Amino acid sequence: MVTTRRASAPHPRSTDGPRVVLVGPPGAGKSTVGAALATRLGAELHDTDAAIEAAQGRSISDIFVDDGEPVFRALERAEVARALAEHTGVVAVGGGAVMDPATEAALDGHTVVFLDVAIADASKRIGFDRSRPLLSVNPRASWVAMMNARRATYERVATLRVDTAGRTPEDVVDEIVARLEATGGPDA
Ligand SMILES: Nc1ncnc2c1ncn2[C@@H]1O[C@H](COP(=O)(O)OP(=O)(O)O)[C@@H](O)[C@H]1O
Ligand SMILES: O=C(O)C1=C[C@@H](OP(=O)(O)O)[C@@H](O)[C@H](O)C1
Ligand SMILES: [Mg+2]
Repeated sequence: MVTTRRASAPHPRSTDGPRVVLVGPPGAGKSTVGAALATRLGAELHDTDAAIEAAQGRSISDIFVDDGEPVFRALERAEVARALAEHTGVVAVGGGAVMDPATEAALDGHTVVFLDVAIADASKRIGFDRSRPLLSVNPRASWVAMMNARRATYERVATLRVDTAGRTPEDVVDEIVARLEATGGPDA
């Protein structure tokens, strides 16, 4: 039995926060499902990794190489906080963002969907190229260790968990929309 927290009720649908936040490990489909979900909701996707890359003018991978992970995490913390405060559509965050205590606290009260996936599907999807620096060495074992360390946090911050294994992004969007509507969301 997976325990996910409830969104504060009534969820503060507002003009100053996202309708849905997507969390989960690399390869869960946050960026891809996020784009399809935003289209379905008539909203915009804000992908925090893409925003960091645009603001920095360099790739996530280059930020890790040039400055190291702590600098990336500080940029990520600030970018997620900004997105939660300012963005009104769908927000997809990087897989490690929720491990920051300030970010976990900032997610409280938001509608947060944990896109779940196991290594079999994740490895097929992302192919473990160099775009994800934390997975550049021994990628499958690193992904499994990362997921083991993070799963409890994903479950704790989420108001909804959706299993994406063997399902297309559109199928995943269908389930998210149906389940959020059943629980009075997504802040419609
Ligand atoms: N449900 C899915 N089924 C098959 N492929 C998927 C699915 N979701 C995402 N993908 C593919 O997997 C890759 C990683 O997806 P992405 O959205 O970048 O994941 P994340 O942002 O969670 O790391 C992309 O090539 C994407 O097209
Ligand atoms: O899991 C992680 O720590 C990371 C996941 C990546 O995003 P995706 O989850 O979108 O791949 C990106 O933020 C960075 O490479 C670190
Ligand atoms: Mg992504």
